[in-house]
Amino acid sequence: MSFASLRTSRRSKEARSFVKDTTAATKSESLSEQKEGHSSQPPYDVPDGPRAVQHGSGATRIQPLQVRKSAIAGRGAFTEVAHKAGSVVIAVKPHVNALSTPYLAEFCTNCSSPPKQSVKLKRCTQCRVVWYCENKCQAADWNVHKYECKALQKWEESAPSDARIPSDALRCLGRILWGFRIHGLDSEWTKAMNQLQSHRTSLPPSAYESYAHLAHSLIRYLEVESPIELEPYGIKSTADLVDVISRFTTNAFTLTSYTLDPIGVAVSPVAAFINHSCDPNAVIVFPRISDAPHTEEPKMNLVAIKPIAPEDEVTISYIDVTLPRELRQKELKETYNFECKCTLCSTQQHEDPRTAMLCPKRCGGIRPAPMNDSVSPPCKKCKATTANLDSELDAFNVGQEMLEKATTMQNADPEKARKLASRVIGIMVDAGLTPSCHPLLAVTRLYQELLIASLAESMTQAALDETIRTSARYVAGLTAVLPAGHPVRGVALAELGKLLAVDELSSPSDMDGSAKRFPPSGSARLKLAHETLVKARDELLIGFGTDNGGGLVGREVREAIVRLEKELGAWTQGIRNAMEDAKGRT
Ligand SMILES: C[S@@+](CC[C@H](N)C(=O)[O-])C[C@H]1O[C@@H](n2cnc3c(N)ncnc32)[C@H](O)[C@@H]1O
Repeated sequence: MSFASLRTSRRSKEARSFVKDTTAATKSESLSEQKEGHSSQPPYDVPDGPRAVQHGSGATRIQPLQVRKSAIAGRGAFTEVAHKAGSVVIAVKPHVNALSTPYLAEFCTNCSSPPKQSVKLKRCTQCRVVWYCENKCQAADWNVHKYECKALQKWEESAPSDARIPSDALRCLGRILWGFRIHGLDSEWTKAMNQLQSHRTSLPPSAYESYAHLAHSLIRYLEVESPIELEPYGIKSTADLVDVISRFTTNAFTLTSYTLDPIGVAVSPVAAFINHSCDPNAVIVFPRISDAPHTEEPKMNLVAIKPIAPEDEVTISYIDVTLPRELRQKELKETYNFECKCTLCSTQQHEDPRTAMLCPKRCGGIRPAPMNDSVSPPCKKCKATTANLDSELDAFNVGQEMLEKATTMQNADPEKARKLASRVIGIMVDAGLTPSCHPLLAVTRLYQELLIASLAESMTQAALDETIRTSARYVAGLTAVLPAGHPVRGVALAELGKLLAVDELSSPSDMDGSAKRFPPSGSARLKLAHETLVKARDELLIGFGTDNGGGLVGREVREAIVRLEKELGAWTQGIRNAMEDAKGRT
């Protein structure tokens, strides 16, 4: 989501910032840095005994993760030392990464960064598919792209017009297999990839079709004509091929932009040992600290979002944990082949804000969502039960249906998707769903994205205010389901703060009783923007790493805070001057 085209600049006068930059002093001293693939020791061959993951030439200050048997499942990653919330546990460059097709022309294929201001990405003149931000990135990527380049050209010759470019999964798998050839089948790089978990022997029948499709496409992409041609890639049988695909699907991470937009896939054998929890103690982010050399990016950071004690297992979430238990379980089963037994999944559902509704009498209490057409739990405060069970159940069904419909049509017809989202939000709010309740939270997120995109094209005061209200509802929902410092919360707060800081189009009307309306106007709006951005920065410093200064998004927020403080100072001074003028006249 980009704010580049929103009018965030305001006239400002010189003033001192109250915000301390924590970045400069600490960054070089304490950021954990690892490079993968240059270790002199075999790192991954110990499923049973404790062993440190030692991956880096630059690992001097690293407190390595230990890989050992986990009580959660198989192997897991454990820290040897305590970590505070906001501490970067490890920072690694993935072995492979690939951009999703819509982002190929927007981000550099090597470092996954957007072009720096006023510099355009340069396209590979041979395949005309991948783009680079600078010659260094193109040179760094050439050892694998030289194979990929030919494969992409061949693929295009025979591909149907709507699939001229292979999917990100296929391009990532291609890069893994070329990596095996480049590094050698006995290399640390290849061994590390081959030690990742495969679900080949326990694949559910529902996965057969997608695996078969991926396997056929991969063989076509690699231009392989007989099984013997797969041997240089270490594939001697169909089972080996299924293993490669399963290792990829089980261990791939979403590659995200610095504001958490999903832009591709990445595989890191270090991060792949981290087990899942729906209530994790850490997150994976790509903070994109702007002064890091581009060839070091994309740098995957494992950041503690809660205190982690020595010997504790580090957990992350593989999925969107704002979803209710049933949907989380379904997704984990389908994609990762397991049933989650984390604390959140074992908690009683009626305590869960993801399924919470307001009291039917609006007494201020809440109640769990109806479970089916005969069970409707009472309000926890006044014990009232609903008289409109059918319409409440309809609101959930329509909400879910419309979420899927609006998601599908968001690119082809964003205006229609926006109207649909707005209508269904109204239905769910009227039925009493709380902002954190699914699917209201998910539709609110989509609606916010669509509104922001439309603001970039044409901005009216009404549209801006509607976007702010939607953003505030989204933040309220997230606050109920995610812990403080979760990067998704931090980014959502930053978006709200930036929206509040956009210049109002109509003149402020503080005098007309508008103090009660939301969003407020004039100086109250600026103060709220400031408060929100300060909160955002505190959360981003945790979610993207304190030593990273909250990542690029944290730094942008800090700059926005400085601008606002100047403006608030100017505003206060203006009022003071006006009062003194008035005093002078009397
Ligand atoms: C990325 S791997 C994690 C490392 C893995 N445990 C190993 O031994 O290599 C993902 C796989 O680990 C297992 N796993 C991860 N988290 C789990 C959990 N909370 N409950 C059960 N199995 C889990 C599942 O088999 C999943 O497909």
